Amino acid sequence: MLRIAIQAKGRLNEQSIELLSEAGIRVAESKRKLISRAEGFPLEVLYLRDDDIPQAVAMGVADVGIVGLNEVAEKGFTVEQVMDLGFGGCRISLAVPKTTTYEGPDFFCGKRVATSYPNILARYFVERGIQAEIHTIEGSVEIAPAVGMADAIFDIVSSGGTLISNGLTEVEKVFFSEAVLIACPGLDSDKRREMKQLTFRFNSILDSRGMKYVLMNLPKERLDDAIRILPGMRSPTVLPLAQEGWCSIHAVIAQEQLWERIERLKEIGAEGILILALENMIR
Ligand SMILES: Nc1ncnc2c1ncn2[C@@H]1O[C@H](COP(=O)(O)OP(=O)(O)OP(=O)(O)O)[C@@H](O)[C@H]1O
Ligand SMILES: O=P(O)(O)OC[C@H]1O[C@H](OP(=O)(O)OP(=O)(O)O)[C@H](O)[C@@H]1O
Ligand SMILES: [Mg+2]
Repeated sequence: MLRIAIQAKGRLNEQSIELLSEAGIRVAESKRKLISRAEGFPLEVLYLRDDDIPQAVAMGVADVGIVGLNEVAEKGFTVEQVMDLGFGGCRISLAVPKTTTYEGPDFFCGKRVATSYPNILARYFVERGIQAEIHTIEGSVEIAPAVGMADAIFDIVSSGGTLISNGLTEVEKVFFSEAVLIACPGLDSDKRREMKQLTFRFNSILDSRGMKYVLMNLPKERLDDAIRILPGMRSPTVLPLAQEGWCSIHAVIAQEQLWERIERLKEIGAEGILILALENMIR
């Protein structure tokens, strides 16, 4: 049985559970019981602090884990990075008080920078030959300049709202992160097979995100025009209608192309257009 580590509570917890659920795997949401058996897949779930997930997976305490790439890079344990999971997107950036004049990374020479990501920051400074004082704090990093603890900060940014609320300006975007699936490098062949089953399900869910299933009726004589407009995994599906001279077309269209394609299809005579959500897509 495969063992997966997910965040016990916090930003990645809900979406990790949701991804497993979309993959047909039901896991307990209980925050008190820190290990539980999933239903729908031979899987045991460990609920951990996100900081501890890279080490748990590197040691083989868990076979796989869902965690932010930022924690993987910060902790530096050797794990296999299996796939991006399409949620928890954020960046780690350097920010300075908005009244500060900033003309480039040399600004940080000799400055004090507060962060919860000292290793990623140290690597960035070493690559640029910058000598700065890194102060590690666990949370509420954005408060550090205002209370005189630091000249700048290096922390997670998503909307940028926290920086603005604390009078800070983002000056360097250093590291881009999202939730990833990681694995223990030494998985045996049985566990590797189970992990492949899991990633197959995850991939089919991610592939279907932002895709719509579209059905419409069309005069048969316009079929060639419709095929030019519609993409398809191979080509659109065409079915005859009971009414002579008409057919039904089915295709999968990416959300961002949807309305432009629909307009062109209407122009060539498409009617009775149905747009359905797509749950899974297996290429
Ligand atoms: N504002 C944000 N937007 C998007 N993703 C974020 C944001 N903040 C954090 N993340 C991602 O979610 C992960 C978990 O964030 P969270 O704030 O829950 O961490 P934490 O407080 O360290 O939790 P834990 O108690 O598990 O140690 C981060 O490591 C990062 O990958
Ligand atoms: O750019 P924004 O959208 O404002 O997000 C950035 C904030 O989100 C995270 O904190 P979180 O809210 O998870 O609280 P925490 O500091 O307790 O981890 C992160 O540490 C930033 O402070
Ligand atoms: Mg943490």
